[in-house]
Amino acid sequence: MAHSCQHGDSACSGGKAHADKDEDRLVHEQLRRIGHKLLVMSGKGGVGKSSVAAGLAIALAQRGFRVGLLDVDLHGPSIPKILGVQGSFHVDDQKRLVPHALTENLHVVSIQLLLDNPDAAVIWRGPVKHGVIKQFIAEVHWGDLDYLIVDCPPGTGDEPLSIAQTIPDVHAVVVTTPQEIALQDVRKSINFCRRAHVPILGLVENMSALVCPHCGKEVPLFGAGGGRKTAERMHVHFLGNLPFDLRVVEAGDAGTTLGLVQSENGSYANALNALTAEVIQRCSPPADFQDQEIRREESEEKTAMEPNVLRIAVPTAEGRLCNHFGHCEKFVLIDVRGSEIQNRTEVTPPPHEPGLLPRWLADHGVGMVIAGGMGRRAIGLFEERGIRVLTGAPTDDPQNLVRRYLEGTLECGANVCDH
Ligand SMILES: Nc1ncnc2c1ncn2[C@@H]1O[C@H](COP(=O)(O)OP(=O)(O)OP(=O)(O)O)[C@@H](O)[C@H]1O
Repeated sequence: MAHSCQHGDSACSGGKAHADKDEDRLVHEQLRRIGHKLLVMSGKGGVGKSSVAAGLAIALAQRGFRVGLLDVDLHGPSIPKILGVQGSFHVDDQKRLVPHALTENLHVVSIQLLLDNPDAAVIWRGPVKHGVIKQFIAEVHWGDLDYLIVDCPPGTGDEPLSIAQTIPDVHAVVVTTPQEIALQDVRKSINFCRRAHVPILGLVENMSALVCPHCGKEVPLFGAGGGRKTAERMHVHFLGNLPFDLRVVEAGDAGTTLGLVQSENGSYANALNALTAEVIQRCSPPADFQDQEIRREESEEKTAMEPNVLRIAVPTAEGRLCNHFGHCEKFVLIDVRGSEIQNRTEVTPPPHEPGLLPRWLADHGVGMVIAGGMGRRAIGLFEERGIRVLTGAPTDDPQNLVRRYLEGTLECGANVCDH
């Protein structure tokens, strides 16, 4: 997947900068062709994150969606094992990797398939990992996808951060088990998403209860209801739970998860179907990415946004970005689909009142704010609603700012107001 500078070789002094720009452009072009991007993460290892990512990908593909499954668990990739995928990749005429086609509409990429020796340990530092993850987006022939599911290693390290930075509109699916120790770590994942401005699609509780194969009675192996309670407490949507099923272990070990999900109609498959339906519903329209309580409160007032359209709000005074977010004259609302600006409107905010603007902008269907300065409390209120905030943007015409943001050339300084 080596990438070369189109402007020349090492003699080109700007070679690295050109190559970086080319790669950013490629990432951008690829991402425009992908509808929904989901980052499957967990606070703790072994809670079944990869199994959930694989199960979800299969179930979505089974419903006719075009799905990409990207395994960026660089140190412990398990997707190929779970799915029984072997061999190496082909390269197309544009030197892009062709993902492994597990089914006609489910395509898989994992670092494991690039290693000459499957038992080799990957020893990379953060910047190298970041580069590889970007290449997995830029230099893989993903084509048009409805969903890209990214399986990350457990925790809040380099990989989820790189995904958050590389895929601006990614949403997180956080997986946990009901044990207190897993729930403690999942709270860290939720806080990570809030800090990294990754909206959370919802929480999945895996291995909820063992369904006894003899009497059908549910045995709560790791406690009961902890995932739902944590979701409620952290104001995150609860997507559903999956039971503990020994066939998941067997299928994972044998590489037959595809067959298990496609053919079974027991309690695991039923729960996975319900989870998939919930994910689909939450992914469309995007304005639905709101915390449960807030959604309940505001459901009647909200502006319904078209699927795949992101509405970006910029506070302005005299037609340019205004550094005083809470005291701006107007908000310019710019609707973006992929990398195209589609519409621009202006709205006058209500008189300043602490905490009012995040809710008011949410009512207007806003999914992102580009601001100069903003207080920490307001940032927190936006994040609670799954609205991404970019601060430290320069004073400029709002449309220019959005265009530069879409091109990846918007440079932001410090938040000029962080009280
Ligand atoms: N619902 C389930 N019922 C029974 N076993 C499960 C279930 N989900 C996952 N498992 C099993 O638990 C083990 C860990 O699952 P998996 O590899 O998906 O977890 P992970 O969170 O991705 O782990 P890692 O820490 O390696 O990233 C596997 O043996 C898998 O088959």
